[in-house]
Amino acid sequence: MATEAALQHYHELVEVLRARRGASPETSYVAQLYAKGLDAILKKIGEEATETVMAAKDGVPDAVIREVADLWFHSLVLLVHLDLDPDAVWVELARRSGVSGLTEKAARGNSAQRKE
Ligand SMILES: N=c1c2ncn([C@@H]3O[C@H](COP(=O)(O)OP(=O)(O)OP(=O)(O)O)[C@@H](O)[C@H]3O)c2ncn1[C@@H]1O[C@H](COP(=O)(O)O)[C@@H](O)[C@H]1O
Repeated sequence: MATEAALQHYHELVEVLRARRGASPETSYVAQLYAKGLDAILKKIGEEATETVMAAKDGVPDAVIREVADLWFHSLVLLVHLDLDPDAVWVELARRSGVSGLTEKAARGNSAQRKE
């Protein structure tokens, strides 16, 4: 797997998504989404999530990869639209590294109880 090439593409894509904030909706799909606004971006994410579920249920590996790529792409569009740094997602995942989801969930329950 060309991990370095993929990482470089990721950084370039984020730069393109940022640059598209000043682009014309007539020439750019991403600029069109920004112009339509938050609800349109969220609708696309909902659609891509549903298409991911359907592809997985159909059991077609290539289709699952394509749909997850669409889902990740539109999630990046959302983050840039909200002026959030997509790298923060990697930081958040790294922060969770080595912490079992079960442990984290149990801690969440405790903090919810403390709030009550
Ligand atoms: N990676 C992507 C990418 N992945 C998916 N898509 C688009 O996301 C849409 C996915 O929607 P669907 O699968 O639902 O297809 P659709 O039914 O045709 O879409 P809608 O009519 O519902 O909008 C399609 O229009 C895809 O072309 C992408 N569009 C752009 N990029 C990247 O973003 C860059 C900037 O794109 P532009 O702003 O269009 O130049 C490009 O150079 C690419 O690197």
